[in-house]
Amino acid sequence: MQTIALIAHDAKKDEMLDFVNNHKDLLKNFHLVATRTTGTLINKNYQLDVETMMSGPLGGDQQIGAMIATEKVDYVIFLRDPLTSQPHEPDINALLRICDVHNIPLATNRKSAHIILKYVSNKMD
Ligand SMILES: O=C(CO)COP(=O)(O)O
Repeated sequence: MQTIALIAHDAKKDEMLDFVNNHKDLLKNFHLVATRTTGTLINKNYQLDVETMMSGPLGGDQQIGAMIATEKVDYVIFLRDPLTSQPHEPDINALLRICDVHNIPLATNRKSAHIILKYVSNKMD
């Protein structure tokens, strides 16, 4: 089973929940992993079994980065907030970088996330 990482900054959490709601039938077919707050919110709102890491500022981005480095993540959807500075900016940059190192498709906004899931669903037909 392939793995999708789902991560959202606070200003994007509602958008992530809405996105997951719109794609939950497809997402059910994947192992889902998320940073703590994002994953907890998804688990609370929908019948999805998201594995949660630490919260982003406490090292969750790095944990997901390590999963990418060890080829345990296939796609990353990271709805990041481009308008607010984050205390863990170096971790965020490292996560984005490691996706490029390992050629992992990465969506940082809702439209590109939608395109990734469209691609994934076509591959499953
Ligand atoms: O900060 C984050 C990503 O950089 C997200 O972490 P949370 O899902 O715990 O809010």
